[in-house]
Amino acid sequence: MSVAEKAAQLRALVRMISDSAEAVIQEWEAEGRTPHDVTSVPRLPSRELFEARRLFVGACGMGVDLVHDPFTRMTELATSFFNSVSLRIAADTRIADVLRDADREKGISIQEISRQVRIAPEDLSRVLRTLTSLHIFKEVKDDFYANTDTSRLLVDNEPLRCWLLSQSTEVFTASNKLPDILYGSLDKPSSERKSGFQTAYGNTGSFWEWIEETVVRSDGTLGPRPELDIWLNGMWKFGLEHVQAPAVCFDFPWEAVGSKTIVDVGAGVGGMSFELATRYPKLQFIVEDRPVILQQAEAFWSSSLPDAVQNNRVRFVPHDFFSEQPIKGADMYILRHIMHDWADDECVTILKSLRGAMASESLVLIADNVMQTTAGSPHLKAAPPPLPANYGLAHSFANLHDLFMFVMFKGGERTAGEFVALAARAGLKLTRVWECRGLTSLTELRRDDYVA
Ligand SMILES: C[S@@+](CC[C@H](N)C(=O)[O-])C[C@H]1O[C@@H](n2cnc3c(N)ncnc32)[C@H](O)[C@@H]1O
Repeated sequence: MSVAEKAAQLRALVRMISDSAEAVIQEWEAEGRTPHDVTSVPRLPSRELFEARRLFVGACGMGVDLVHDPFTRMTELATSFFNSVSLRIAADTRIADVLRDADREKGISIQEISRQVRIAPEDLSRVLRTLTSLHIFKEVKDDFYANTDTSRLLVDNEPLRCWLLSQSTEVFTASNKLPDILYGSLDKPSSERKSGFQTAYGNTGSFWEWIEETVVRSDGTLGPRPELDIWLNGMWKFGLEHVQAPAVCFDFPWEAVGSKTIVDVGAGVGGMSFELATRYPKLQFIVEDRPVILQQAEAFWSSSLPDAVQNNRVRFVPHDFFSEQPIKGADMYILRHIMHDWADDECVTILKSLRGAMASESLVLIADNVMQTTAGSPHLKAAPPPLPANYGLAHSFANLHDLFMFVMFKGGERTAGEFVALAARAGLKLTRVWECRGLTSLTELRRDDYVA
């Protein structure tokens, strides 16, 4: 790029940062006037805030690439695993809780933090200073630390703590095997390839089989792996609820679905149906999963939404989604966080079984991340120039989550184009992607002979 081109790009990015920052401030002020009711719905950004945030983050990321010394930037990236491991140590030793009552201006001394977390002060300050440069904790004066707004989120927040730990322990270890599982994979059929988790832990079964194993615990008793609690707490109480999927219940015209029947395939215990049932009282549900999960599902619904069970608004049908779909001609079949668990061939089998059951007007909604690339897709909104179509840095979590699914489960997230190809193999077609405010969107599929 010429100097003139670089200057034009930088000026455009700075304008974008300035405009989007003003939009963010307006949204903060609007939120201040109508504070969020934490008891009602999950905190979702307004459409305006969601868009302004991703413009701001994308423009900052691209600006850093443009302005920063490129050798330093690449070296920072190559060593950024230290950021991850520092955050893990902070979460593990509950440093945010130690700082809970610290005065914002005075902080707490490194000696006092060290005494509470049992790490030598000179070593601990290395970790803390790594995080303070990332605005997680603040060194208010030499060797005195306090929480920032970001680190304060960890105070007394066991689900968030577990979420961070799950990402930075087993997933971190598995990620280190990414080169091993990729190199040579061209010459191996996918059925013979191992996951990063299996390679790292010398395991042939799935991650979920491993984590549910009974082991001898540190106190000599037999019991579930201690990691199980961390995963259940982090994944179910924080990850799904806050990070991945709340928007899918809001960014689709569910009201218009009226009193139709939704078949939730591989629903889990509460699943998406439960969230929809509590918000849209006319919808009817058929909850499908493996028998062992359905027992838990029935117990959960009976205690959490007993009317729905008593009135048959929800029914429970044991079903293996690789076999023939027993509910024929339903209005809608939903698959939340199912497809990203499986490789293409298995996904095609799941979709074919739905295709066999669908009526001409039925639709399938896949609730999963829809990956956007820097080149863009006709199915997804593109960022304005000079940002890449996927908003660059603002898309980073989607890419990291794709790699997470890949190294842990041999699954992965898909682009809209990849969903088009999967659908075609199953006799379906992609009719629309409902872009939602968050990592998970809704991909709508219809029979390939459907005419609008
Ligand atoms: C990641 S969870 C998603 C659960 C739910 N859809 C949600 O969004 O909360 C995957 C679900 O697929 C179910 N599952 C796995 N294999 C299955 C199979 N062969 N047939 C039906 N369900 C299956 C699991 O029991 C689990 O509930």
